[in-house]
This record gives sequence, C-alpha cells and structure tokens, in this order.
Amino acid sequence: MTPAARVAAAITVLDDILTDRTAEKALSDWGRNSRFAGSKDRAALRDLVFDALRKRGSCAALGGSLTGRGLMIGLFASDGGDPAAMFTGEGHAPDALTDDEAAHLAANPGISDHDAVDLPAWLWPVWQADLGDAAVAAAETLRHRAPLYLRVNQRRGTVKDAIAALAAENITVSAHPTQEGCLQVDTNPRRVKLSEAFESGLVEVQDAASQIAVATMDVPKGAQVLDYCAGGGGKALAIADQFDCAVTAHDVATQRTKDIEPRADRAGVQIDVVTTDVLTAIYDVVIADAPCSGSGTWRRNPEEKWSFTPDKLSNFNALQGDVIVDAASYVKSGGTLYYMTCSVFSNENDAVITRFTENHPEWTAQDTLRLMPSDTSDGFFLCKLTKSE
Ligand SMILES: C[S@@+](CC[C@H](N)C(=O)[O-])C[C@H]1O[C@@H](n2cnc3c(N)ncnc32)[C@H](O)[C@@H]1O
Repeated sequence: MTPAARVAAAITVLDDILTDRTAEKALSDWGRNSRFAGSKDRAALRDLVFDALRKRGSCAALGGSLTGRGLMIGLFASDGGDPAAMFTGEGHAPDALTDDEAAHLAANPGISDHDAVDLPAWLWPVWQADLGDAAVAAAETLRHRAPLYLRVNQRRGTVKDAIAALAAENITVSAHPTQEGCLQVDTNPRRVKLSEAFESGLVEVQDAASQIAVATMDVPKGAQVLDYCAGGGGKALAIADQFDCAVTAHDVATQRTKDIEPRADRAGVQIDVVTTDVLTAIYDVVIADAPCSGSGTWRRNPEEKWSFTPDKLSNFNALQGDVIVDAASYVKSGGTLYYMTCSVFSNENDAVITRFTENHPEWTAQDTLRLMPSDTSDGFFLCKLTKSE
C-alpha cells in the first residue's frame, strides 16, 4: 500500500472507532476485509490510528471535524506536514481537501487548552488540580507512543544474556536509566513475543513502572505473599523472580489468571493460583493492585482517555475502597499491604489510603511511590501499609 492508501484506510478504521467499535476490533475487521495488506501495512495503519487517537482532541480541532478524515488531516497538520500533499484523490489516496477543509487549515484557528493537551474538557481541571506542576508534561507524554519494556527473568539468565539473545534476533535494547534488569526495546518491538528470548522465559514484557514498584517492596526471605488482584500475573511473576518467597495469586475474575501458570513455567518460578474460598489471614505481604482508570497508561490505551467520565471515576473509587479492605483482611498481624494503581488521580490513590487508615486504625501508611507518565515509565502509585501486631 502507498502511504496515502494507508491514510485512507486509517480514515475508515477511525470512523468505525468513532461510531461504536473498539480500536482492536476495528483494526481486526479491516484486516479481515483487506487481505491485500501486508504486515508492514498493518503495522503502519495501527500506528496511524493510535497516533490519531492519542491526539484526538488537537487533531479534530486542527483538522476541522471529529471524523476519521478530520483526525487524519489534523494529524498531518500537527506534525508540520502539508495535508494537501497526502489528500490528493489520486490512486487509493483520500479525496482532495475540500474548500472548507483548506480554508479551515489556512485560518489556523486557535485550539482550547484541553485540546492542546489532548484531555477531555471536564478532565483537564481535575488533572491540573491532581498533578500540579507535572500536569502539562504528563499529559504531553500521553500524546506519544509508549516504549516497550522488558524485564529480565533472573532465574533464566543475566541482563547480558538477554541483550545478546535479543540481538541475535535483531532486537536491540538499551538499559533503563534507573531500573536494573529493565530493558527498553529500541528496534523491532513487534518481534519480541516471537523471539526465543521471550519463549524461553529469559525476558518478560512489563512496563518499567511495575518493575520499579516491585523493586521498592520489602519481601522478607521465606515470606508468604498474596497477589490479591493478580490478573494475568505481572506483579506476581516479578515478585516470584526477584524474592525468595512463596507467591499465591488470586483474582475475583478467575479467567484472568489462566495464563499465570504457563507464564510461571516459562519464567522458571512457582506461583500458586487460588480462588477466594481458600484464602485466610496468613500472609506476610499482600498486594492490592487495584482496578483503576489506568490514567497513567493512557498512551497505551488512548480510547480510555476519551471515554473516561466522572461516573467511571467514582465507580472505580468505590471498588478500590472495597478491594483495599478485602485485601487487608488476608494480612497477618505485623504484616504488610501494598496498595497500588496505575492511575495518577489522587481520588484513586491518596484518598483511598486516607479513608482506609481512618476507618482501620490498626493500619499505618508508610512509604509512597508516585510515578508520572514520562519517557522512563508509565504513571504509577504504590503505598506501603503496615498492620500492628
Ligand atoms: C490492575 S488489574 C491487575 C493487574 C495485575 N496485577 C498485573 O500486574 O498484571 C486489576 C485486577 O483486579 C481484579 N479485581 C477487581 N475487583 C476485584 C476484587 N474485588 N477482588 C479481587 N480482584 C479484583 C480485576 O479482575 C483485575 O484483574
């Protein structure tokens, strides 16, 4: 496909997304109906669609409409390109710019503050209040693609081994600036999950923020650790790899845990996956990686940024209040609870901790880790709480 034909395809896919489909569904439907497209076309299309979704507000404002076409015109204009060069109507290119579209671009109308940072109008004041001086830089980060990070499984080899194994498959990586064992993928990220280094468990895909969070945890030798909201087991796997402890994984949605055993086998670690009925208060360390807005990771899931609402925020908040209480009930006296989210909103973080400690005086909040979305990680929040003896 020519670059212009890819833009035309992106317009179709974006129109689908703006109607009622998720980006993944719209892309896979397009792929099924476009057998002529090669893997490079599909990858380029995906990048165009996600780039436009991350910058939906500013692209729609620049392009003159919240449509697939408006977004793609805006994307080219925002990158300093000339949309008229791409929108020619020739071959499989999108139709030439209309007079109205050309006039809108020429007028270069100003864009609102919230569109400039690509956040929904209602959210921008909340974001500023919560993030303060970090608000603009964090919002700007979410407008760009996220790096892919790998965690080297210590049980399977060293960082040097991982770098060499990946290089043998033309995947080059660089060391994270602060987190040991964390590698940023510089070339061929799409090959990682097909690589021998991944298949053999030498590396696992995991954002730097989660790796940093696990590295800050205190897990005594021989401790019983419960990952109460284990999902696919990202934190549980990292803990099992890095600490000498017994790890149990649980999730209210049991189907989410189905990959934990194969992932643990690949990584060479042991994780016991259990259901709620067998849990008791025997754990030295419990992790509550609570369901949340995911606002610290929205560059990976930009649709969620635009579909987020005040109602969703308060629903998450209610759920988080329940999850922290339930998770805490499995910690033994003198034990530790780590509450964490990948959100940057105080409502999902500090407010949950404050309410919990006010209602449960046997618990004391200790250290807090707070990461903003940046060049070196997604946004993340972790609070260590200890239970009195
Ligand atoms: C942020 S995700 C966990 C991600 C996972 N820890 C990881 O590192 O890959 C939150 C998880 O909490 C689970 N969850 C939601 N409500 C829960 C509850 N009441 N009890 C336990 N788990 C719950 C969800 O099913 C979801 O898998």
